[in-house]
Amino acid sequence: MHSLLDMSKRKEKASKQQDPVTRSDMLSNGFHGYKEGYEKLEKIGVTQHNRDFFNKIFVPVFLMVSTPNFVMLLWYTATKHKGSYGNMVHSITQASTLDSLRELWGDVHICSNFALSVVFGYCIWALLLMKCLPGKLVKGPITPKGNTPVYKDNGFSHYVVTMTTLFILTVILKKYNLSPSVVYDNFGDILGTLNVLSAIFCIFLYIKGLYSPSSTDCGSSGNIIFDYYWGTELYPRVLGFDIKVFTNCRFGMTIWAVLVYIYALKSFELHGFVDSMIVSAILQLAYITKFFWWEAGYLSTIDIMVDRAGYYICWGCLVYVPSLYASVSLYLVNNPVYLGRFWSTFILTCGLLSISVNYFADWQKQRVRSADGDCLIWGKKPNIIRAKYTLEDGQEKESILLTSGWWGLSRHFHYIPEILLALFWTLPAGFENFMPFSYVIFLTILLTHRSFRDDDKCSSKYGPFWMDYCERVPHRIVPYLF
Ligand SMILES: NC(=O)C1=CN([C@@H]2O[C@H](COP(=O)(O)OP(=O)(O)OC[C@H]3O[C@@H](n4cnc5c(N)ncnc54)[C@H](OP(=O)(O)O)[C@@H]3O)[C@@H](O)[C@H]2O)C=CC1
Ligand SMILES: CC(C)CCC[C@@H](C)[C@H]1CC[C@H]2C3=CC=C4C[C@@H](O)CC[C@]4(C)[C@H]3CC[C@]12C
Repeated sequence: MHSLLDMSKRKEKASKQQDPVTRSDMLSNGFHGYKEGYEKLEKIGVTQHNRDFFNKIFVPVFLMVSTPNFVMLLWYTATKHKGSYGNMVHSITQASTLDSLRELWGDVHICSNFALSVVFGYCIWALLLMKCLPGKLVKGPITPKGNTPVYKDNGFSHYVVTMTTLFILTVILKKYNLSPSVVYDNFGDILGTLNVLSAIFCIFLYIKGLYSPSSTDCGSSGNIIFDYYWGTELYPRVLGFDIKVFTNCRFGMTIWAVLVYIYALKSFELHGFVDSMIVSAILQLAYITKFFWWEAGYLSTIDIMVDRAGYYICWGCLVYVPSLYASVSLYLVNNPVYLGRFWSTFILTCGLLSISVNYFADWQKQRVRSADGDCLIWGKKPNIIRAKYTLEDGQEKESILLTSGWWGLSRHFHYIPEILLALFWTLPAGFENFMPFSYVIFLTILLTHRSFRDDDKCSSKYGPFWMDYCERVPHRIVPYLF
């Protein structure tokens, strides 16, 4: 209990001593742990300088070098090695590192006319919809600098219009013996192009944040590598378009859905009806539909409120989501599995149940806040904490922490159905290869890390009120265990 208090005091001190950017980096805490963690490190002789080097240079450089290659490897394994990492590694290790990289990137036509038309064509489409589709204006939560971003809530209609148009396009193209599955055939070129263009886009965001920021939630940490990786602005806007809403929702999440549809279409063209592909696609599309239905809720998560627009979140949503998140469907195109009626129904039911639990957990949190605690959670009056917090300019605010319902089981119970769901849409791929499990493994690591980041963020924000919540709900994710 004391350590949490010490930590909030330390961060308070930091806010007074350091420039605001350093402080918001501490709050953003992509790589900051609890005080005990620091103490352990100090005991084994790891100094602040070493930690900064590890967190602000080593990890970003490692991720920025490995992830572009990893997404290409994923595509290469699925399409050229029937989804077997073993075969892919065997083929790549036959040659020198340079030749392996050449083999990986060599066949890919970066910025081919087709790839450029697909990428820019889709961006123009999504931006037009973002501008033209009607939607209520919703306020995001207040930022540490006291800004309240306003968003147009038209994500769900964007998603419905896009998917419906894709379906109509499929029917029209069929008349001319064409198919949107041409995207699958050229996906290597598209992914290579996205990889390069997104990295350039992040340079633009880095410079924009430094010289022409859209709000006061911006600044530099003094380290160019970390700034490029983490971003220099919390919510940049260009020509009135919110960049993170575009990259995370209108690009990443939508392209994921589009690809799941296209891979299912390709599988149908190659093998006819394959139940595993359909079960996996239904679960992924149901999840993405749920995401867009709840998009306004997403705007209050750490992705939007804490993570700046840099390589991590923007490149991640532009490239990593379309490749890794849709990878089970990509795998199934060349590896059809026949589940039969029993397993199809079983997996579908479990998957849909997981989506509902995850959705209702997010919903309970929002509901209790919008009703100011005056609502029923699981049929009872909710247990809540009225938590006070202070903005950087000293203004006092209050928020509600729900301590019953799903939020009374553990502090991030909703991550369990999120992971289970990913497992349910992976199981149809069977156990022949490890590759389709890449996403669910990544997700488990991401969410475990995120539960630490979020606890850290909330203890900084709410101090003793968060400690009270931790005492009432002691477990982080798995009740009674973790
Ligand atoms: N597939 C993927 O890659 C990922 C999916 N997700 C999913 O996205 C959704 C959002 O997850 P995530 O962004 O992690 O955010 P959470 O839903 O865990 O919300 C975290 C925020 O909610 C507020 N909060 C925390 N505890 C409580 C409580 N008891 N009562 C009320 N408010 C509380 C705090 O914000 P405040 O400052 O407002 O108090 C906290 O920062 C989930 O469904 C999750 O499963 C998340 C990450 C990755
Ligand atoms: C090393 C980097 C390339 C890693 C990039 C990670 C990001 C792409 C992902 C980090 C958090 C992810 C998300 C958070 C919450 C979400 C809500 C959920 O309902 C749908 C998925 C998502 C938008 C998800 C998307 C990928 C991340 C931004």
